[in-house]
Amino acid sequence: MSNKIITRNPFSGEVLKEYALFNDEEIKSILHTSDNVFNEWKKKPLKNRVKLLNKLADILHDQKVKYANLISQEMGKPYKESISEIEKCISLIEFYEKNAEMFLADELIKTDARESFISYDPLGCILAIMPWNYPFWQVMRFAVPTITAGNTVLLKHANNVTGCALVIQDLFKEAGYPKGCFQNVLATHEQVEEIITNDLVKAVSLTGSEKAGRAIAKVAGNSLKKTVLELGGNNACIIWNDADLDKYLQVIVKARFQNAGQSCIAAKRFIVEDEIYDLFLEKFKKALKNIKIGDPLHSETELATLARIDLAEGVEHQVTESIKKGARVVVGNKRDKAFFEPTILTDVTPGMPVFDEEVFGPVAAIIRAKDKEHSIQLASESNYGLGTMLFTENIDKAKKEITKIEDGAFFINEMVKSDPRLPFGGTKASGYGRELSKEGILEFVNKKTVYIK
Ligand SMILES: O=CCCCC(=O)O
Repeated sequence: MSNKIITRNPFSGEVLKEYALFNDEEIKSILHTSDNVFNEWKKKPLKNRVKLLNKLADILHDQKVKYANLISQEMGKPYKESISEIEKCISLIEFYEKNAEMFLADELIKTDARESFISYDPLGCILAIMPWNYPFWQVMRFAVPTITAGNTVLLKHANNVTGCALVIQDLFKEAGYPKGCFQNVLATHEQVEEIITNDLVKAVSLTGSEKAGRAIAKVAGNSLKKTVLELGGNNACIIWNDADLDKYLQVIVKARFQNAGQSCIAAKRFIVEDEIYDLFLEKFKKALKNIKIGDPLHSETELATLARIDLAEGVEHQVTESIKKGARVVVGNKRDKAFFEPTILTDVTPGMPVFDEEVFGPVAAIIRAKDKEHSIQLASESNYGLGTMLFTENIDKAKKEITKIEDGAFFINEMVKSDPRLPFGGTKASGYGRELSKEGILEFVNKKTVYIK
């Protein structure tokens, strides 16, 4: 096993940088630092911890272009989207700057005691294992509320975005956080397992695949440590006959093709009611032709490359296997190294990989539904439970479907998207726990009952 990480620009194939993995001694020292810093950090008045958020947002704002370039170089996201990712991090920080004190204040509960309340105490050092697809956003949405609540953070980021990981660590330091409040670990899988079981680590947050979720939950569960798991998704995008396609088509296209389709909450299965099927397909095909494909570093590019060649090969395999089972290619389906052409597949049915599995790339699977009831039934036919979106002008009817959808989110006339103000997370194989909003900041605290007779 190599003891170094090599990052590569997936568009050009050029090597960007080499990093040495940490040895066991270095990791031990990082864990102790995290614990020592926690013991001081937790004593700081909440107001002081919140004050640092302002500086964090300022630096992100000032360095936006530099950070966006780094994202685009390391994982191939179109530059415009990388800029939006940094801006979203700023809005997250501003949200917690405004609300953290309210969320973490003691919560009085009237009982027969003289005084009874819930006190939200930090837990200690929390390990985050994060993916490459939104290399700043995924980290910040975990780290900002978790550190503000008084914890310290260790980050095991995806290897291909190690540059982003290091820059985020510097960002916290520069904003005035105590050195060691946020630390990276460049570690192997075996070392990560040891970190999880180490007594100094109190809980784990993972955003990643279902497979990784099962593995991490097993190790953490064995040590009786809490996990928050934000795993894959296979979101349905239901189009009813009365959908306003002129108004929402661009949103529907973005729901699948932003970030080259590499998003857990992307629309993956388009379940279209019979009567509107042909019209939808025609408009969808046309819209796809207008997507500007190119170098991720060009400001006009809307779709570039996938983050690694093996990922594009995986998508190609899922598509090929689905075609063998009867799916039909309407547009696309060509791969060149890490690039995979935006693709539309029709005649998709349950039992094909593009229906049953998460496809992490620019592939839209189109499924015909007999009627509304059938569309909801097909949407629910998934092991995943991250989100469903429904496009219709009949809001009253759509609202009747809310309780039938078992997912963590149900969006009507909008793509499933995260928002700092709203909880984010899944059900079933999409994981458990919530990020963002008040729910997110209360995931890694001890909700202590205080009772004074
Ligand atoms: O893979 C998950 C992507 C989440 C993106 C978001 O929060 O908007």
